[in-house]
Amino acid sequence: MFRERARQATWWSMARRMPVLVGRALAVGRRAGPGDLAATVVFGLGMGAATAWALVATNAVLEEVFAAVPTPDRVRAALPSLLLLAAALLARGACGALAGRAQARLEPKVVLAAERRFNETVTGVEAAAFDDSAFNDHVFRGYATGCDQMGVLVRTSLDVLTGLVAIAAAAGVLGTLHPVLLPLILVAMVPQWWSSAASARLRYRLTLRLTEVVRRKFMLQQLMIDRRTAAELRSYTMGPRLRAEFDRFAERELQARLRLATRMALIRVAGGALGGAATVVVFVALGALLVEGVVPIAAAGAAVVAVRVAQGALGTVLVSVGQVYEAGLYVADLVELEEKARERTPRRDLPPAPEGFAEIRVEDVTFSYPKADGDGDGATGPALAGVDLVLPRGRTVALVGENGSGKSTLAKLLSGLYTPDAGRVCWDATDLAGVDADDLRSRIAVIAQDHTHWPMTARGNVVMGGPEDDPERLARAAGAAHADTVVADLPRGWETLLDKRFAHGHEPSGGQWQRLAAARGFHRGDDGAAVPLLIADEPTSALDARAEHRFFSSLHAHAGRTGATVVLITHRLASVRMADVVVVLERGRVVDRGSHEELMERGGVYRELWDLQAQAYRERERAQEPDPTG
Ligand SMILES: Nc1ncnc2c1ncn2[C@@H]1O[C@H](COP(=O)(O)OP(=O)(O)OP(=O)(O)O)[C@@H](O)[C@H]1O
Repeated sequence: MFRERARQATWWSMARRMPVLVGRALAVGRRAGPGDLAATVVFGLGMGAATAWALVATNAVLEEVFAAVPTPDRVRAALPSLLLLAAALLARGACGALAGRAQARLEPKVVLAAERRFNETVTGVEAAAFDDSAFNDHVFRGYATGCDQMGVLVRTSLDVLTGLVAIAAAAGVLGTLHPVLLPLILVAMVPQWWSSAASARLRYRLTLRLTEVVRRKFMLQQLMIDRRTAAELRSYTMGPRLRAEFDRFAERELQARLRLATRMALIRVAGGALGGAATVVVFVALGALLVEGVVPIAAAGAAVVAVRVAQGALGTVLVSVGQVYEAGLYVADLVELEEKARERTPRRDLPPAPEGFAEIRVEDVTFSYPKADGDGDGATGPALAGVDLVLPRGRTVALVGENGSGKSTLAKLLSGLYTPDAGRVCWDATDLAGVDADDLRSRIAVIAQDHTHWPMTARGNVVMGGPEDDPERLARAAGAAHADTVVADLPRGWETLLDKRFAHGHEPSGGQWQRLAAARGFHRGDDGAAVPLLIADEPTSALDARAEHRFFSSLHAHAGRTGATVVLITHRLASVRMADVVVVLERGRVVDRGSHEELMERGGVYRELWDLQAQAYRERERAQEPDPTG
């Protein structure tokens, strides 16, 4: 769609879209800084009026001077007009400075407003949108250029408006001197129009083509500078590889930009030559009118000044029109992103989620992740296919299965992050696809497998999903997750900043982070009536054996104390034993379910996995037993 729009970037489309773009810029400017916008327009008009006044005064001076052979008396007679001219130029300068100040104040306000709107847009969309590479590209373009270009659009639109006022003033004065002088302005305009439109089009097309390349470069550089990747990057001596990869993309970008520079220079040369020819045409025409006696000498003199003024203003207008058009394309892209994001933002007019449930029903659910660009049809099967499940209230349900069997995907559907392609996830009779997504998620606590290390204090990391000033709740959550001992060892306790990139920042170990993430989940789910579902996805992968055992006991106790349903995903089958229901997944399908004892009795995948783990433990134990003969 962007390519289509870039192809359509013709002079005619530029002119046609100009009123819409300027209108949009004025609307944005009015919202972001009404006072500054008004000041820019008023002082811009003042500049136009002062320009007209200066031209009239110039004509008056020339009339006095050329009335007869110049004498000291004639020069003296021209003095009042000269003073008027000086005053007009002063007024013009003052208006220009004030308009410039207002414009300079307006632009950052507009950019900030655009950034706020962008943030609101991207944080509102469903999580699944970020699995779509085209959407990621679009978001990146908005982030890297869209918001800044909104500021450019407003600034350059105002440049167009003030330039047009100056041209109108010059044209008005020319028209009063003699109507035949008016078309001269148009002659001077055509070459500049062509060159600025052609350059804008080339630049925009290039930006569209380079989006993916620039994004890759950006991501590679992030990997080079990020603290989290610093150690592994060095352990695996990844530096040269990342740099080579970066160079590959950078070279493509550089070559494209060099080709652009050459083509832009050619356009500029052609535009300059045509502009020079147009100026010659203007002066020849003026000379002919003078010889024919169509215009008097003083008017011809004033016309020369007026044409220069108009040309100068036209230069500004045309460059600005090109910039408005170019910025308009980016802003249109940003507006399109907003529309796409809106389509992917959960509806806000849906009824709230049910307060609780007696059981969660997963009915014949199928789900596939969006395919990456370039993936052929059917490259992989669905992540979940025809899943049926019942999760009773107040019970612990364990999801087990080998890597890639669909456990985390099912957890994301249960937590309201993704919606099924087919089938339903219901709280009793209510289909969750029909309820307010934010409200639903506020009733679910999640301990995520790939939890975020938020650059906040320890307290901030735990209380972010619940009330901030409830010390008892915080203590309960920290106790359940055994994060209290982690916090006790932190230099500033709960107030320790957990990010080494900042002064006084501290870095917990992997297992300590996991306990804090678990505390976040327990804190959110502290009131089982308000939050009747807790989902823990691989919550103990970084915990030592003792911590792991204590943690599973806490999870079980959580279901008992709060009456919430606990969904646990884990590969540690010894801990699954205490779950009320165990669900076994294989290749996106539920292949078995029941209590640990039932599943062991039946044999199958679960029994196989259990025996493997038990055997590994037995072998380890045997290796550690003292030799009775020795
Ligand atoms: N964001 C994603 N985009 C595309 N495919 C995905 C995504 N996340 C998971 N998948 C695919 O979906 C399938 C199920 O993955 P899922 O993460 O649910 O498995 P899992 O059982 O939780 O595995 P593990 O035990 O390794 O955590 C896999 O084939 C995986 O490649």
